[in-house]
Amino acid sequence: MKNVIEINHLTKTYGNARGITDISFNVEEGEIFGFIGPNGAGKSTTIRTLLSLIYPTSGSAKIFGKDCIEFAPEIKKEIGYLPSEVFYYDNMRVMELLKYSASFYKKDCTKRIKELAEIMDLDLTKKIDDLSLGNKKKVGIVQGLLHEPKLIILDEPTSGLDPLMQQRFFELLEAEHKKGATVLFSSHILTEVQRLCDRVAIIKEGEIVAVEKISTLQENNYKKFKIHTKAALDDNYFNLAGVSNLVVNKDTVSFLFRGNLNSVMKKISDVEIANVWIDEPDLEEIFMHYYVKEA
Ligand SMILES: Nc1ncnc2c1ncn2[C@@H]1O[C@H](COP(=O)(O)OP(=O)(O)OP(=O)(O)O)[C@@H](O)[C@H]1O
Repeated sequence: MKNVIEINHLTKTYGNARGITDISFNVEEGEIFGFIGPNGAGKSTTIRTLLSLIYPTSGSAKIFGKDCIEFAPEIKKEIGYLPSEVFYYDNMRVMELLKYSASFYKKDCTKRIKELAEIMDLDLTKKIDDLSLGNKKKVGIVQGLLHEPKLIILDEPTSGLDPLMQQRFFELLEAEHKKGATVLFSSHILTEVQRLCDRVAIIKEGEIVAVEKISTLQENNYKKFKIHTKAALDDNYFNLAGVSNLVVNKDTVSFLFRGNLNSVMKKISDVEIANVWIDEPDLEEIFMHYYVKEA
């Protein structure tokens, strides 16, 4: 598989403040790739570096095999970008603004602008000034997709959209993906990542903590245990290798487990059990495990 994005040891500091530290991951051609992490983790910093809107302190990145800073103008013609916050000259009308954006590319995008506006239910004749936040976001979406880019980079694309529009937007992305586009998409909303993406990179405090297939995260790795014992247990009784999110409340213990199930089953069989539940965790619980700050 060809890599559309290759990020190599990218670091960005803002003065003394951390931005991102030694970030590396690849996005393959034709993937929908999720970039997930809590607020302030460094998603926007990574994306803005890829687009050469800011420069890295060290490390590098390639898009379509070319250095993203050296070849920025050339690369950008093939990228559709939706920033997390959109700002516009308020006096323009929507169509004027979109035509202006389209003039950057060497093709006529008028037909596509109209199609996209129809799908996203956007009135092209309105003044930007008169649009709600959600409608401004739609302008950003149309602006990002009007030139049918090979690579679509979206920073928190759904914030401000109502559920119906989020749904339309996801369908639109899936259609672009079917036509061959590669998508990198940042979010802190786990369910949308779960639904759309093939793989995810999880970022926490400026560092990548995992790059995994969604299917791997969901299927085989973790089991969720809840155990009700007849007598209260020592808090550390289930503190084994492979256990995370351990919560002990007198005679009730819950945790996530990844590893050889026999080791947990042996520990369980050594105490008097009142009840036991073993479930598949949802993605949120798996991600929470990555999110938890180290002491
Ligand atoms: N211009 C800046 N000057 C100083 N620090 C900054 C600047 N931009 C970002 N940071 C810091 O870099 C870190 C990463 O921020 P970034 O915006 O990339 O996170 P994010 O994952 O996109 O979060 P969010 O979802 O809140 O946008 C944060 O600690 C932030 O405070």
